[in-house]
Amino acid sequence: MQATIEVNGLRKRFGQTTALDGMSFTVTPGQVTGFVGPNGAGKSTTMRVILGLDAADEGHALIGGQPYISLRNPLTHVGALLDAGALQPSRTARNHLLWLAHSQGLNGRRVDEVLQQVGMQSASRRKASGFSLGMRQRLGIAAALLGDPPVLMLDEPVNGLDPEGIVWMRGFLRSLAGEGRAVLVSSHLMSELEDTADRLVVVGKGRVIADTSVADLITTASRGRVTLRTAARSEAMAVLGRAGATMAVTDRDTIVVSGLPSEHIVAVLNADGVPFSEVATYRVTLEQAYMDLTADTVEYRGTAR
Ligand SMILES: Nc1ncnc2c1ncn2[C@@H]1O[C@H](COP(=O)(O)OP(=O)(O)OP(=O)(O)O)[C@@H](O)[C@H]1O
Repeated sequence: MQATIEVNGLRKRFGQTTALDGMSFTVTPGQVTGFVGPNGAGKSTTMRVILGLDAADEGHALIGGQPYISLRNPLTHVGALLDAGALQPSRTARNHLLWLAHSQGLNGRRVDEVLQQVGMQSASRRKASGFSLGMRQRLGIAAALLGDPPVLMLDEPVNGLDPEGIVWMRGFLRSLAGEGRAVLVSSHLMSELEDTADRLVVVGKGRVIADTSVADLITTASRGRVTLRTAARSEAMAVLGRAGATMAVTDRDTIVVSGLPSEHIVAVLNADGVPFSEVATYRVTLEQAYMDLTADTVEYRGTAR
């Protein structure tokens, strides 16, 4: 089976609310694809449609070329973590996984392997009712891995993890992609995906607004700007302004220059004898790039008082 998810032209309304408005993207093997967008952008609905839990009004979603509903032994094709809270409180972690394995016709021997993979061996005989959200997330991921699927889909898996858990999760997702799996991970926080995702599918108002590699997104959002560090800020701004640049001051000795390439900036400053200590390519953070992209698509924005 191909390790892919294909989402094509999904539309879905809930009453007056348009949750999906032509959502289309592909998740390829061997990569972590971040699925990001503000609250209400349609990420969970898309995942639910992919898993056949919600029906789309239009469009289709395929896993390894097939709709979820036609997959035999679906857990061996796709593992998903949608709601880590969905646990029977009186069951131990191990029994939860055994129950799931047996109900899906999978070999119970996988249970101890996946518990070890997610670092939960020592808690395997504890009841789920006493688990923190972070432990529930780990258990949910163990469940997703039970069928050793080539495709994984995780909705906000970092939610509730402590800093050590977040670092673990990043490495874990990378290793799953390194094994050739297609990994789709949703988040409404770009910072969570900064060191994890290879590609980003950025969504807003039910559709894709960018589908790009992380590196390309940062380059595009940085818009060829240049950071100039100089103790002679006023003189530098005057000569660069005459040369056609536009500028923003970021701190006492730093200017972000738009409209002139760095070689030209250096030439202009040298020609007028303006001293400077650094001219460098300006790089936005992934968070800033994301804020730029989604500025018009936030469903609820707090109002400053
Ligand atoms: N069962 C439902 N009934 C009514 N409206 C729904 C339902 N599920 C989702 N919606 C609405 O559809 C839109 C998309 O919601 P969805 O949960 O898919 O977004 P999301 O990107 O996952 O958001 P979040 O980051 O908050 O989880 C929202 O406006 C939401 O209120």
